[in-house]
Formats: sequence, C-alpha cells, structure tokens
Amino acid sequence: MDLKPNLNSPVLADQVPVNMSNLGRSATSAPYWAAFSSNLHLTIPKRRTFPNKLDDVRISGWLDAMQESSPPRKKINKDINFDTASEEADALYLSWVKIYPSAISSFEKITNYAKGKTVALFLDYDGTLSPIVDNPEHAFMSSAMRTAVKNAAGYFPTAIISGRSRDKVHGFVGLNELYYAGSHGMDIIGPVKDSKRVSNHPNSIRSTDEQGKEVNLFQPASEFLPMIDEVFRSLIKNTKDILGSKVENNKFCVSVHYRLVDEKSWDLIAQRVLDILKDYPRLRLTYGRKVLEIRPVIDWNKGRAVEFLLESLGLNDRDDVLPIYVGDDRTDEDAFKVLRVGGKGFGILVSSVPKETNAYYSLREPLEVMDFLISLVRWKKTEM
Ligand SMILES: O=P(O)(O)OC[C@H]1O[C@H](O[C@H]2O[C@H](CO)[C@@H](O)[C@H](O)[C@H]2O)[C@H](O)[C@@H](O)[C@@H]1O
Repeated sequence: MDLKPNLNSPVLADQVPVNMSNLGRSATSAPYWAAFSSNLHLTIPKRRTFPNKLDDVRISGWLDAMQESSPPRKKINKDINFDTASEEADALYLSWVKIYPSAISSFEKITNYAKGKTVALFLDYDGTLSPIVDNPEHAFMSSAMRTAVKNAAGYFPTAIISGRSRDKVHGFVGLNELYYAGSHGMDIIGPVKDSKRVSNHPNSIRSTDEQGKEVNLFQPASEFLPMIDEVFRSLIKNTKDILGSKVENNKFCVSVHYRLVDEKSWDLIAQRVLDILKDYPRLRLTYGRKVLEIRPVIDWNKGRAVEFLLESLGLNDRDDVLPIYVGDDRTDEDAFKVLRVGGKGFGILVSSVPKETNAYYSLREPLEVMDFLISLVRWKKTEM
C-alpha cells in the first residue's frame, strides 16, 4: 500500500506514551518534548515490566504510567516561561506531523488511493467523536458530529469501537445505521453475512437487535461477566473514600477513573486496584487517558474486533477494500497495528500532541474528525 508517509520513521513502535509529566515542572527540568532528539528519534524507555515481588515497585511503575497517560491541560505555571514552552511544543508538533501527516491536508492522497475501493470506517468514541471531559457520563457528541457520522454511514460501512459498554456507547451515538463494538471489542453486534468463520465461532450467536433486525452477537469474554461484576462491586467499595475517583462498569471490563483525583492520591488508587486484582489472575490491568482498565486476560482487543467486523461484513482479504480506523487512545493502537501490519488500511491518530503510534495519519481533535468525515462523504458523492 502506497500510503505510508512514514516508511522510514525512526519512531519506536513500542507503546509507551511520551512522558508528559515534566510539563509544568521547574524551568530547569527537561520539558516532555526533550524526549525527542532533533531527528525525531524517541528516546523514551521501552515498555516497563512490573516486578511481581515488591508491591511498592509495582505501584510506582503504575504511578509512572498513570502520570504519562495523558498530557496535562495547559496550566499557567509561574516556574516556566510558557511562551517559550509553547513555541517549542508547536515546533515539535510540526516536526511530528511531518511523520504523521494530517488526514485533512493529505486528503487528496487518501482519496486517490481509495478510488474504486469500498472504504470501511471504524471510529473510536471518547476523544475521537466526543471531546474528553471530566465526567465520563457527560461525554456527549455534538449533533453536528452525529449528522456527520450518520451521513458517513450512509456511504461507507461504519462501526464504532469503544472501551465503553456497547449499550452505553450506542446511547451516546444514538444511531441505528452503524455497527457497535463495546468493551474494547469484547461485545460486538455485526451483520449476518455468509461467513463461516464468523458464524461458526463458538462465541458468536444469532440474535435480533432493538429494531428486530437479525444480527450476529459476538461476546468472546462472556464467561467473565460474573467475575467482572464482582470486581466492579469491590472496586466501588474500596475506592469510595478516594475523592474524585469513579468506577465505571463497561460490562466486560471496568474503568477506574482518576482524572478528578488529586495527584497525591494516585498511588493510593493504584494500590487499591492492584490489591483487588491479586485475587483475580485471569484479569489484567491496562491504562488509558486518566483511567485504569481491568479486563479479562483473553487474546482479544480492538484490532481483533476490526478483523472480526471486516470478516462479518464480507470485506476481509480484499484488495478493493480500504479500512480506516480513527482513534485517540492506547487501546486504538491494536487496531492501527492490525491495519498497518497487514497493509490492509490505515489508522488516524487523534492527538494534539506528539505520541508514538502505529497510525499513518493524524488529526488534532474531534472537530477535525468531523471535517474529515464530511470531506469523505463529499468526495464519495463526486465519485459515484
Ligand atoms: O475506547 P473509547 O471509546 O475511547 O473509551 C475509552 C474510555 O473512555 C472513557 O473515558 C475517557 O473519556 C472520559 C470522558 O471524556 C474521560 O472523563 C476519561 O478521563 C477518559 O479516560 C470512558 O469513560 C471509559 O470507560 C473508556 O474505557
């Protein structure tokens, strides 16, 4: 596929977020973009392993990850010269975006490649279709975005792939013309197509959706439901004294939010979560944007969900299909990787700061995602 803008990218493929935690510290400490050298080599460490024996080491490992998980919002800090800092940040972003070009400025290149192909759209929800907000219950998408997604789904097979529970993300998006994969792809409603691999899968069952349409329901982690429910209740009980924490039941996984928790208590929240997980060796801990996520130890993620949906749609292993995945978070990297490795299609990372990624392109924020979707529809209409 001749879409690679960054074939010779020196950026490491490993998924450790760039250390953002220096932003806002003293003027003498290195800013986070110092992690890049002038030729954009990332010099951040490879993924850490967390020793099992010493709890305090484990917790401090998770604490580092939690601090790195999301760039802080710009705050006025007396100790640093913000004008210089933001100029440097802008310069760094401009260098980064040469490696991961904007999908809007590269639109012609993308559509030239897409000509004559079926474009399949995979969209993450939080941070992609809706802006990141403090309260996860208030992550509404705008009606303009809803219209853009609805129009896109009228021309391209479109699926939402979210860490939220399927019902919840469906509720936020409110459109029936899409396919939905909740719980990081562990809960998929897809079309009924003539795919033996999909319909013979042990976790795939025929069902009907709310509109009475026949669908394929795929829940590879269904046996974990009681365990997840139990852990959810323990987490609620054991974190209720940590001001600002929030535990969210995402059906096949649980999110522990610390966005509103004082940073001084982040080690406490990590400690409580790790303590509970000691009794559940079949669950694992990952992290996203100011959130710890507890999920089953199964070989399933958003990348596998993309493969499954392509297969369900009868669009897998075809040269005339171009899957595009748009997402902002670490968990979206599994999908970017699947598309990149197979040379199947490409990912678009939504980020306003430089990050390591397996995506090919970038967009700064959900508003740009909306523009991109609108442009795709406009292009498709002229193509027909
Ligand atoms: O896969 P996604 O659709 O991106 O879901 C990932 C997590 O998104 C939500 O949390 C994030 O967005 C919240 C609302 O903007 C924000 O408050 C939080 O800090 C972010 O981590 C959702 O609440 C989680 O359950 C999802 O796992």
